[in-house]
Amino acid sequence: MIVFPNAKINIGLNITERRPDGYHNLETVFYPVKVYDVLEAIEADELSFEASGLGIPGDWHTNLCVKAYHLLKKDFDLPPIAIHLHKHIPIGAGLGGGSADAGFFIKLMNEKFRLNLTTDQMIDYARMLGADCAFFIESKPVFAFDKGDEFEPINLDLSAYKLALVMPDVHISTSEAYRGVKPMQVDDSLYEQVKMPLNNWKTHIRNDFERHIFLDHPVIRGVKAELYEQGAIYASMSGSGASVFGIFETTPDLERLQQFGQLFYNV
Ligand SMILES: C[C@](O)(CO)[C@H](O)COP(=O)(O)OP(=O)(O)OC[C@H]1O[C@@H](n2ccc(N)nc2=O)[C@H](O)[C@@H]1O
Ligand SMILES: Nc1ncnc2c1ncn2[C@@H]1O[C@H](COP(=O)(O)OP(=O)(O)OP(=O)(O)O)[C@@H](O)[C@H]1O
Repeated sequence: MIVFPNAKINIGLNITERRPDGYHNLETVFYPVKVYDVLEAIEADELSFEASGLGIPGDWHTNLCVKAYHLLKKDFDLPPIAIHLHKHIPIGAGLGGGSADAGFFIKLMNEKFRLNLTTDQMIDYARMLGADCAFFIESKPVFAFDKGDEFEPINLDLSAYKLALVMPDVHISTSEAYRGVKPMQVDDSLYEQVKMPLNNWKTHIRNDFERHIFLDHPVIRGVKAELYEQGAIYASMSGSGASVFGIFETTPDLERLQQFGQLFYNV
């Protein structure tokens, strides 16, 4: 069976407090985008993992798909499988690529081996693998809070706009990004802010990682500035970076944007 895990962007990201478990409480809006990996699992004589496409750092035993397999195997009598992952979603991008693979892997296992898991049960398994993973079980626009793994559905449809996503040649580790952040409570919840007309987002909706990541990597600030220069209604770094997206009403200069990194357009 083959599935196509998609990436996400974060529209707004307020990091409100450090938790006793070392994680942070936050609020964000997750929005799915049309950038995909390809993930296949077939029954085999022994468990194996093979990857193609972009290089994935780390040993295959630490891959989130393999971790998800072992997690489910604790509770279900799963046969050995051969996993193949074709990696296309940039890594260290704030696009949740690894988390998407984990979430989609759980859905794949549920369907292939008829585990009869409900959506909520799959979300519970996913959040054991990483904060972002839970979103990918449904992969629909949501307001997320707590560790980023509790959700409130929202009505947000950006399909009338053009989305440009630029990945500069910088890769950011998520835990390192969190270490540089000073949590701060918010006066106005993102849940309300995101209901405002898009023209107001620029002055109200922020990503708390930007301040220190832009200081360490001015090139990322440059990408955001260029997206606004090209007429974006709203532009922001996604998650902990390094990718930056712009929402447009008219087509930006794509050739120029490509000079800033890998470009995904109309995603
Ligand atoms: C930056 C975001 O992508 C925004 O959506 C997520 O918050 C990151 O989620 P993720 O990559 O799934 O994160 P995990 O794999 O669970 O955790 C990686 C590291 O990020 C930090 N982390 C993550 C989520 C969170 N709410 N607080 C944190 O402090 C922790 O140091 C943790 O060790
Ligand atoms: N299937 C996978 N795909 C990519 N990375 C994986 C995967 N499984 C484990 N990893 C590990 O996760 C790390 C980063 O993953 P990912 O691409 O999700 O980060 P990111 O782009 O910062 O996303 P985010 O912070 O939004 O979750 C990689 O360095 C790699 O070691």
